[in-house]
Parts: sequence; structure tokens; C-alpha cells
Amino acid sequence: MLITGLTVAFSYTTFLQSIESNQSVWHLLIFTLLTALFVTAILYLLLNQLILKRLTRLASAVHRVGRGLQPSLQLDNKPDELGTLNRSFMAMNAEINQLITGLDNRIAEKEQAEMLARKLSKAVAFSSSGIIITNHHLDIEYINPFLSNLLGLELPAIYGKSLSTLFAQDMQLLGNEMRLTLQQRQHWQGDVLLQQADLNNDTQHWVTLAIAPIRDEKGSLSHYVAALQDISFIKQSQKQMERLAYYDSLTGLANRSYFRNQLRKSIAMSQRGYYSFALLYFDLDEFKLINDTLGHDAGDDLLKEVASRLTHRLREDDTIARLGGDEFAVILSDIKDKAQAGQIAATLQQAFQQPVKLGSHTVSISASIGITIAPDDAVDEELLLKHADLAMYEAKARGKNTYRFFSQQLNDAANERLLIESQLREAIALQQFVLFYQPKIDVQDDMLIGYEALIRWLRPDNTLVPPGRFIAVAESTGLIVQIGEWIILEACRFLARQHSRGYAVSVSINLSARQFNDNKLPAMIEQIIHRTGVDPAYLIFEITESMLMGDTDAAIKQLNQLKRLGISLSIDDFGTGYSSLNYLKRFPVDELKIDRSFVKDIPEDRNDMDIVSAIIAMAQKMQLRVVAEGVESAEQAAFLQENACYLVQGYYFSMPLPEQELSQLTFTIKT
Ligand SMILES: Nc1nc2c(ncn2[C@@H]2O[C@@H]3COP(=O)(O)O[C@H]4[C@@H](O)[C@H](n5cnc6c(=O)[nH]c(N)nc65)O[C@@H]4COP(=O)(O)O[C@H]3[C@H]2O)c(=O)[nH]1
Repeated sequence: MLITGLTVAFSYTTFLQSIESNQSVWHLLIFTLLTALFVTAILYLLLNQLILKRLTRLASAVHRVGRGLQPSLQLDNKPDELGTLNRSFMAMNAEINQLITGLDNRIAEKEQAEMLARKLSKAVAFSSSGIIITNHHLDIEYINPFLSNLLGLELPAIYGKSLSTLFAQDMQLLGNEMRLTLQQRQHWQGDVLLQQADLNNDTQHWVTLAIAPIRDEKGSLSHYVAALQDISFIKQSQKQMERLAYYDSLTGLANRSYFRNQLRKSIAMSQRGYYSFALLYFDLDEFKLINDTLGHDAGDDLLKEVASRLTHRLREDDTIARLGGDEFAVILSDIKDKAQAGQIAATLQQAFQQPVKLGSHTVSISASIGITIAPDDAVDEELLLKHADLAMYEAKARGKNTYRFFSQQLNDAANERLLIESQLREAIALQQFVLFYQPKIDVQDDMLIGYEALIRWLRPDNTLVPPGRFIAVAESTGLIVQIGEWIILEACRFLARQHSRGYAVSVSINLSARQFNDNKLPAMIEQIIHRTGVDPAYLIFEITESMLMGDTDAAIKQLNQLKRLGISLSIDDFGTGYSSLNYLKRFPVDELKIDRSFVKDIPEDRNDMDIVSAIIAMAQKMQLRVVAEGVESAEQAAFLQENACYLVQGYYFSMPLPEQELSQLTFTIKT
């Protein structure tokens, strides 16, 4: 409601008439007063209703807002000045509310951020990863306790120093690379070796390090944060695995796979014309004997000693590997010529000159070294190994403790051996072997007392191949076991025929090392004896001294097994090996055969004559039969007889003959 004016009706005439009468005056006064009061009340009511009440509400609202409360009363929105004031106030209040809410939000956000920062700071401080914060120049501003403890860092002395001061000496160059990468790619990651702060403590830690930038609101680089994990354990395991994969655990030398890798690398370099290298291959001449007699622990100690001696005689760039057992190989890198390789091989052999002490024993050692040169001899891995191996066997054949280079002739000989091997297989299948028999004579009564069976290979073109041309190949390929069984069967059949004619002769059969070491040999012989029905007392098996060396216990066991069959045992080529009385006593043998080499120079060579008479004396002392082989002259026969050696074999009496020609012999045959 809008108040535009107030009209009071007053009648002056009536007022005068009232004055005229007192009563009327009082009435008038009272009336006037009442009217005034009424008007005032009306005015007050109107004022209160229209203005004061609204102002009070507004004041109360202002007061509440001033106290931070919401105005509890609803302010009117009338289209007058007070309504306008109310609206302005409400708008202002809404704005204030909005501002307060915004402020509250900002405060809440700030509190949240502070809480998060506190959590992060705790996480960083207690983290088991290393954390570093640097400025944008990579100078350290913060290092967390984990890292400072790990490296023994003095805080805050390290602050302000470059990040790379934490790196090990070898890693210093990495600092520059890191800076460059960070400029280009914003982050850097890699494995770093950290150095202990105390330089006297040489513990080093491998860590994987990741560096990322921190930017301010404007996006400008302000800091870097680096996180690192200790991976020393992983690196150690890696190293351990590498060692296991590439190094021989006994000697610490490179193993076969590492050696092969190096060989391939060397071949690649030599093929590019960069350099020549030599491949040396060898084993220890006495290793098997030492291992068998002194035991495997002594064998291991020997290998360790050899490895250490060899390592000291080689250059840094050379590779020495133990390929297995007592097999060693060396790659001599960048050699000038063959002569240089030969010199180094000789140096290596010098390493063997000093005997090795193994517990209470002192043993002498030697090595026969095979050498091949790349790229001159070959640039193929397998071929080079084969060449070095061939050269080593040549060195062994030339006497121990020497070295030999691979040559084309060696290769030809090896190829011939291969050819013989394939032909031998065919010869076995086609039964191209024959036995010849050389008489054994007792010169006391000129009586033929037995024969030695000697194999020949009768080729389809009727040529006779002597055993010296194929026995070694048969031995190395194992074919001798098959051939040997045929020899024993044939010799026993021959013996059975001789006995059936009434001749009480013996037959001597040569055993090769491979046959002798075969534990099925006694059973096989027993079976043949049974099959052919021969009297084993007339069977003599010849073995060489070298077969008894090595594992003597096993040899004695085998000899006893053979002896149990009722056969005799003879030591062939006696005098060329150990020939010691003590050693002989241990073996259950019946006969010694003096090697041809001592007989052939009688009577010219006094020394040989002395040896022969000593062997005869020794055999007599041990109550062994003694047979001299290779007797070619009457003088030799006479000398032997004078020295009480009556059993002889040799061209002087008879060449080895095929069975059908034995009837031409004029000797009285023992019956
Ligand atoms: N210069 C000369 N030589 C004489 C004389 N008397 C005999 N010989 C030869 O000397 C060799 C004696 O045989 P060995 O020492 O056991 O040496 C044998 C033996 O080790 C081996 N061998 C021969 N036959 C067999 C066999 O059946 N089995 C095995 N495992 N090896 C055999 O081959 C070697 C050579 O046999 P062969 O060529 O038959 O050579 C035989 C024989 O023909 C002589 O007065 N002067």
C-alpha cells in the first residue's frame, strides 16, 4: 500500500460554537485530544507497519549477517525504497555468501594440499628407494634418508653439489650424457654405479636411476626429481650367472661356451683382415694317471695349479679356457707369425717344468700342445678346432712335452685315417682279415713250442695290409673290439686244429688296450674257449706295459679275472715302459717278452745287451718265462742262449706265416 497524503477534517465553526460554551470547550478539547491521539496512533500504526517493522527486520538481518549468520527472516521485496534496500542487501548477502563459500573451498583445498604434501614428504623420508631433488642444473637440493644412509652421506654438506658426485669414478662421464638427454628428452633412465661417500670404503652400489623434471605453474623447469632403486643384488646375481655360464667353476678359467664365443669373435676379426691369431689346444700328458692313482681331489688340485700357472704366462687379451677334464685351449690374439705362437707355446710348457705338490706327493707334469693359425690354416670354427686337435696328437706322437703346428700333411694323414676307418668297417663286414702265425722256438732243443697270432688285412686286390697300418685306427674307433673277438675265435680254432693233430703247442694272442679295458672281455674269452673246446692252458694273452699303467687296481682285477679262466698272461714289448720289479710283482703275469728294439742291435750295442741280460735276470728272479722277439741272427740267438733266454721268436727262425704254409717248417713240433 502506498501512502500519498493524509487528510484531517476539522470544522472551525463548530470549534467556535464549542468555545462559546465551556462544556463545549472541554468537549472540544477532549475530542481534539482524542482525535490527535487517534490520529497519532493511526500514524504510528501506519508508520510501524509500513516502515519501522521492515527497518527492524532489515536491521536484524544486517545484524545476523554481521555475526556470520544467515538472515533468519524473509525480507520483503516491495517496490518502494525499503524494498529496494532489502533487495540490495539480499544481493549483497548472496555475494558475501558466495565469497565465503569460495574462500572456504580454497581453505579446504589448501588444507588438503598441505595434508598431501605432508604425506608425500613422509613417504619420501621413509621410502626404501633413494630420492634426490636437484635444481635445474642438477645440483643436489635434497636427498632422502634411505640414500644418505646407503652412501654414508653427510647432510647437508652434499647439498649444492652436482648429482654426478654420487657416481663411481668410472661413471663420471655419464653426467654429461645425462644432461644432454634431459635437455632433449625431458627424462633419463639407466643403471649407475654409486660410490660410497667414504672413499676408503670400496663398497659400490648398482642402482637403476630415473630422472624427471619438475615445472612451475608457468611450465618453466624448476627442479629435477631422481628416484633410484638399489639393484646391486640383481647385478651380483647377473654376474654370478655369467660366471656360471661362462667360467669353469673349478679353475676360474673361461669355459667351453665362452671360449667358443671368443673364437667366433677372433675368426670374424681375422676374416676382416684385422689380425692373425693362434689357437692352442692341449691336455696334460699324465692327468689320467695322477687322477687314477692319487684320486680326484688331487686331480682337481692339479688342474687348479695348472690354470693359475698358465694364466700368469698369458697376456690380458689372450683367452685361456678349460674345455672339460684336462683339456685346455688358448686363443693368442694378434700374433705376428707362427714363430711368435711357437714362443708362447714354449713359454706355456715352461710353466709345467716345476713339479706340482699334491698333498704328500710331488708330481711332474707335461703337455703336448697343438697349434693352428687363423686365418692361414682356416677361418672355420670347427676346422680350426680339428686342426689344433690333430696337431696336438702329432705332438703327443712325437714325444711328450712338445708342441706341433698343424700342417697339410697332418690333415692328409687324418683323412687317410678316416678312409681306413670306413674301409675297416667294410673289411669287418666282408671278413677280409687273416691270421698269420709266427713260431715260438725253444732253442735248447730246437723245438717249436707255440705260435704268435698276427693279424693281416687281405684286401680284395690281394694286397696284404700289415697291422701297423690299421690297428691304431681300429683301436681309436673302437672297431678293435669286434676285430679282436674275431682274432680270438680264429686263434682258438687254429689251436684246436693243432691240438687235434697231436701238437701240444700254445698260441699267443695280442690284446689291444681297448679290448683289455672292456669288462666283457673275460666272459667273451670264456665263451670262445667253451665254443672251440680248447685247453685254456695253451692260450697266452699278450698285453703291453702301458695298458697296466693308469688305473692299476682295475688292471689287476681284469688280469685276475682272465687268470681265473686258466689262461697265461704275457707282457709284450717289455723294457719300453716302466719295467720296474716292484710294479711287476703286483701283476699276476707268467711271461715277459723282451722288446725287439733291445734285440736288434745285439751284439753291437753293449748297452742293449746289458738291458737284455738284466731283463732275463729279473724274469728268472720272479720265476717268469722270458721270450725274446725280433731275433734276426745267429749271434743274437747265441747271446740270448748264453744269458739263459731260451724262448725266441724272429725272422732268423721264421717269418709269420699263414696256417697252410706252417707245414713247410722244419722244426720239431712239441707234442
Ligand atoms: N723286424 C722284425 N720284425 C719281426 C721279427 N719277428 C717278428 N717281427 C714282427 O714283430 C711284430 C711282433 O708283434 P708285436 O710286437 O706284438 O706287434 C704287433 C702287435 O702290436 C700288433 N698286432 C699284430 N697282430 C695283432 C692282433 O692280432 N691283435 C692286436 N691287438 N694287435 C696285433 O701289430 C704289431 C705289428 O705286428 P706285425 O706287423 O705282424 O709285426 C710282428 C712281427 O711280424 C724280426 O725278426 N724282425
